[in-house]
Amino acid sequence: MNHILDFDEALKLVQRHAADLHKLETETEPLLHCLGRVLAEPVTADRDQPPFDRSTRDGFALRAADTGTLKVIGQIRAGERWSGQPLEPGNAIEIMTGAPVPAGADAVAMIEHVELQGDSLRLAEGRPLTSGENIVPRGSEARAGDMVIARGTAIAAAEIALAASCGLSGLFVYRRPRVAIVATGDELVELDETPGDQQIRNSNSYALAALAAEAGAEAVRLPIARDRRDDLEKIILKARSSDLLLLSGGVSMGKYDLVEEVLHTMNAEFFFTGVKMQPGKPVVFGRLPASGGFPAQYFFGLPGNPVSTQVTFHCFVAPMLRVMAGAIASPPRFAQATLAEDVAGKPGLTRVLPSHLTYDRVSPQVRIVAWQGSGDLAANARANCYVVLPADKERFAVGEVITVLLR
Ligand SMILES: Nc1nc2c(c(=O)[nH]1)N[C@H]1C(S)=C(S)[C@@H](COP(=O)(O)OP(=O)(O)OC[C@H]3O[C@@H](n4cnc5c(N)ncnc54)[C@H](O)[C@@H]3O)O[C@H]1N2
Ligand code: MOO
Repeated sequence: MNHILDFDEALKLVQRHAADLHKLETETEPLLHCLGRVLAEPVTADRDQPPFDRSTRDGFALRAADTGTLKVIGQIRAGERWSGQPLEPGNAIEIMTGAPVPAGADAVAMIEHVELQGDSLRLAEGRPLTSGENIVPRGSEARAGDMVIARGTAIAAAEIALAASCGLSGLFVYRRPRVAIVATGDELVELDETPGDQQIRNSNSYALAALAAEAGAEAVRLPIARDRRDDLEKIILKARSSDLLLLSGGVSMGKYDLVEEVLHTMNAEFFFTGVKMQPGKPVVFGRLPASGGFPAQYFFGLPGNPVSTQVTFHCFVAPMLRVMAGAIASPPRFAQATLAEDVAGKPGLTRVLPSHLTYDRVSPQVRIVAWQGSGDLAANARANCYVVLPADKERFAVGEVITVLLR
């Protein structure tokens, strides 16, 4: 039962399993409650967008071929429509941004580019207009009936805006996957308890609940499982009604690291029992078989060290959860930045280190945050991303372009 994968193999394997998942049930939610949810039915345009040839400037609708002096014969504001005859050569109509361009006109001259005296309009010389200038043609953004948002799209502000423009006050979304969270360890106490000197607060359940929410899931925090086979099994059974099981701790080499053993006695299948990465090496991924009326259930045994817990969540659990939530393939988000200092790699292990990215427009720089290892929650909170150092090199030099995992 020892199956250790390379970092990239493990990423791919999780995504392959995610691709085979059945979609969850759907529900309708009010538009603004859909932020972070995943669309279960495509959104289509209810009418042409724009619904008319739209002026993009305040100015004068006219014929692009006209030159010299034109006569202004009227005005159209946004929300109005020209009710007169189609525009004749030599004439112009004052028009506001967002108003429908009248028939006969094929360009809009910006107000700054003309001289107006009474109803006489002089076009600036040396500034010829082209047909279509400052006009967005009807239906050029979308035709009535066109799909504008695909099923499986995670809904953010851009999608809310587009759905609103199609007149939708609610959307069909997938239900959120339920994620059971089980922290394991005899040293752990809950937040409302006063820890003894040697005890540790159960922060991982909160970290995982927050990360699950960010990934579009609903967290069910179960009681701490103590480092005993019977207690672990009892709490794992309580988690069976959830869509995914997350355990933290108890996956390493210690005498009381019983998670794998207990899952094994429950006939679990293991897809990997470790990944060549640091932190996060002992991470476990598998599936419990259907039993007791419950369908098969995927699980992750995440290392208990709090930074390892979070790093492995970002790499493996979040992509799985986003797909469970209905999203099309949703791998971790990697980007590139320039290393601001030398960094040591660990040949044979992909390092995923808490780091700070400047998000500078021209040259984003990234620096590893000083830390005391994978228990250092304070360092992790000073970070805003993780640098990903490939497993094949001992040293990475300042100025090198390096991959970062966004969070
Ligand atoms: N001989 C070896 N020892 C260790 C190895 C190894 O390969 N050989 N691997 C190390 C690595 S890497 C990690 S990571 C840890 C992972 O161990 P476990 O997953 O078994 O986690 P625990 O031993 O239960 O706890 C580790 C650490 O994290 C703290 N912890 C655990 N749960 C929570 C929680 N819910 N909230 C906050 N903090 C938690 C726990 O107190 C420990 O300090 O093993 C290494 N050892
Ligand atoms: O996952 Mo462990 O953090 O490498 O200590």
